[in-house]
Amino acid sequence: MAERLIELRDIKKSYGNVFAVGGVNMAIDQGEVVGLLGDNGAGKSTLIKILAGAVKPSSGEILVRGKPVHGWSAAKSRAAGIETVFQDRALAVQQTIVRNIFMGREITTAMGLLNVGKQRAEAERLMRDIGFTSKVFSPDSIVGQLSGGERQGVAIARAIYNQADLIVLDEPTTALSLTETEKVFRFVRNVRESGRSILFIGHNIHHVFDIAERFVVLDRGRVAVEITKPEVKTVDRLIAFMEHVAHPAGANPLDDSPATTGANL
Ligand SMILES: Nc1ncnc2c1ncn2[C@@H]1O[C@H](COP(=O)(O)OP(=O)(O)OP(=O)(O)O)[C@@H](O)[C@H]1O
Repeated sequence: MAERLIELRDIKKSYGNVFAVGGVNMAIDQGEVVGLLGDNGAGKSTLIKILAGAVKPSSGEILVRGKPVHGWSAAKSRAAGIETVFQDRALAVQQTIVRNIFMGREITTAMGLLNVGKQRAEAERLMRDIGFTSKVFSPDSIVGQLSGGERQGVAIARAIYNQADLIVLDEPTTALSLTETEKVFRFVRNVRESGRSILFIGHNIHHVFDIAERFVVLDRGRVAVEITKPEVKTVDRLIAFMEHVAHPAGANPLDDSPATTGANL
């Protein structure tokens, strides 16, 4: 059985009287792609900021490989192997791919000088491993000249260089064309093949359904359902469920699925 990488237990985050996250339990195993879905304001951003250690939960427990971690922080999140690619990707677009991958963690020689050759070779390897190759660009290409999907690839390569076991992708395909989305999907599949995990956040249910094997649907800060793709069966059933969450009326479309928690329904 795959190792349990990260587990959130009853995680809550309140801002004044508002619970952005109101008691979330979820886990991510090694080598799986989990889709995180939910309407605007469902709590997705808050949850991934908590995972990244950028926001402190008001209460709850975070376990890394089965062990509770106290005083969760950005440093502990990194040490746990969690790397988040936020929507702005934090790339320096005027700089080369190499500079972006190694920014702040450059490979140096014994003399403390930048090891340009080694960085270049390592960048090439990282790019090849995630399926990010082209005759048109090299590690020395300027990031600003890359397409949206390719920029996502640079951010993913950087996350892998930073020794990520779990890469959190915040809406990586928003505003991307079909071709660009396919590139991102290729990177995600290769990352998964390498045994790493992905938490894929998206508004486009079709994209999330295509790439993830398991889905966690948030609703008003709680998990409305946690379900595998074989249990959901079709994207239409997932969409129907999301509509049901937003406007509960009639039967829950996933009622015949064993994993339905119905927490909010
Ligand atoms: N810093 C904050 N101060 C006050 N309320 C906040 C803060 N951050 C989030 N919230 C509230 O918490 C709830 C969840 O917000 P969050 O941004 O996590 O949702 P989301 O699912 O990421 O939404 P979206 O898809 O629109 O980004 C919302 O009601 C939001 O207004």
